[in-house]
Amino acid sequence: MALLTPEDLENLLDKLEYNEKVIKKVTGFEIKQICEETYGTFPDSEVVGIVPVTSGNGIIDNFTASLAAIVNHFGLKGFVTEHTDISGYNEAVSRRADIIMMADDHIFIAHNLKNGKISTNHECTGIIYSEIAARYLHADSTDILVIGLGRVGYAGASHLAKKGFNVYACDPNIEFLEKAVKELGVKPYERNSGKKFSMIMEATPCKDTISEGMVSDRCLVSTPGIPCGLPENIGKKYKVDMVMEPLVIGVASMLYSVF
Ligand SMILES: NC(=O)C1=CN([C@@H]2O[C@H](COP(=O)(O)OP(=O)(O)OC[C@H]3O[C@@H](n4cnc5c(N)ncnc54)[C@H](O)[C@@H]3O)[C@@H](O)[C@H]2O)C=CC1
Ligand SMILES: N[C@@H](CCCCNC(=O)[C@H]1CCC=N1)C(=O)O
Ligand SMILES: [Mg+2]
Repeated sequence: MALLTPEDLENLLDKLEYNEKVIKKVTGFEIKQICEETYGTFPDSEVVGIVPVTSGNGIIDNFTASLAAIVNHFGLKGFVTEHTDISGYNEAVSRRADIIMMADDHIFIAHNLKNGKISTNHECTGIIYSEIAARYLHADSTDILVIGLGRVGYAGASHLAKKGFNVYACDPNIEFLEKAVKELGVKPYERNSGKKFSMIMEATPCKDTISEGMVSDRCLVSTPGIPCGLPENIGKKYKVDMVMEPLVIGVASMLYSVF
């Protein structure tokens, strides 16, 4: 399980500001608009209770503080409970939280106690990053490549397939690839096929997963993957725009998915 590190969380809102500019440039939309249109929802001054969880690898420095900053950035009232785990959950409810956010090493959820909606970070991250890729203003077709079909990538491929995009995918895990072919109708991408893409969604925990043969001369790489899948030289050699951010965009997607 690829866990965030405290350094991933440094300068979070600076990274967000930079990526919001890129998103506006390459899609014409603000991230809030994309979230509103993707889920058909909008914020209504919900109170968000954020509960630190000590299980497994334990507390990640600045993780819950980052969530509070993100919630406030999107105009909601967020608080981190003083207590952790079950005591923290109890505290959040008694402090009238509408939405609870908390994460162990496996699942990071947002649960709206008022309407019962619940969402996970993996699914919401896959949806929002594939939606950003799909809105590329310079796309040369509806062909889109998804690299990595794990918890995030599969959700992204599923979202794109439902929207009618021509989804190609690659993953060394044959089972995941076969599942995506069978259930989503994606086409396996052969690396040496010579097929190039103007939209790529990368969701792997590996670096340099994007090779020269994949990118059209104008291309948007939309990647939640940590570390970065796009090699520096390729990003420079071709006009590649990239949206890559470690937490905030995925969390915004979680919030909108439960409003
Ligand atoms: N930026 C954000 O907001 C978030 C980022 N993440 C990051 O996204 C990445 C993916 O997360 P998960 O889907 O949970 O991981 P996962 O482990 O469930 O799936 C990763 C998939 O990538 C595949 N893969 C590995 N190397 C590959 C390659 N060279 N080409 C194609 N596929 C390859 C693996 O076989 C696996 O199926 C991780 O780095 C995680 O830290 C996860 C959640 C939020
Ligand atoms: N239990 C810890 C939080 C653990 C979060 C682990 N999950 C990740 O790192 C996921 C979330 C987005 C990307 N990876 C705490 O409460 O401080
Ligand atoms: Mg993100």
